[in-house]
Amino acid sequence: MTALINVVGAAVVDSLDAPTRLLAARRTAPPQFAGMWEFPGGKVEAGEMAEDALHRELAEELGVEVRLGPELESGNTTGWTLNDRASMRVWFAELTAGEPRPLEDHDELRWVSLVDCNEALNLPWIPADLPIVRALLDRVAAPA
Ligand SMILES: Nc1nc2c([nH]c(=O)n2[C@H]2C[C@H](O)[C@@H](COP(=O)(O)OP(=O)(O)OP(=O)(O)O)O2)c(=O)[nH]1
Repeated sequence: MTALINVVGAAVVDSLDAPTRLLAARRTAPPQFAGMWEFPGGKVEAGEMAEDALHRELAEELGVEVRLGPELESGNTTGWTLNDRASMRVWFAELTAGEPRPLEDHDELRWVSLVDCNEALNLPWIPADLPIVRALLDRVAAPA
């Protein structure tokens, strides 16, 4: 049996306390995902803690430091199912240093409204991300 690939992603918002905008990132590769929008992040490396992996990925991909907020609960310890081999845990995050730039893996970053839900929902997300985006919008609309 092949081990599950653990991916981590960040829902970078303008404010953890009162989020109104989400930072979406458009992928450049691989071909089946190029042009689709996603949560910045990536694979957890062997021996790495998930949260550490997320800080590393955000520094590499966007050139930023963040403060992590709560995890967007999926009801599953491994996170949101992406496909039959990979799952992604997603944390809210707020910028603490740096201005996000598409340094690698992305060709565009965009702040989308969490108030006008259609702005986020109308982006061509990686299909597996859509339930996550919906859960995020629900969570922001009705905080725990
Ligand atoms: N980062 C990220 N990956 C996602 C999302 N949704 C989704 O299906 N994926 C998939 C795409 C990839 O198959 C996998 C994550 O791989 P990645 O390419 O971002 O990871 P990485 O930066 O560590 O890349 P690499 O070292 O393997 O090149 O998860 C998402 O919202 N964010």
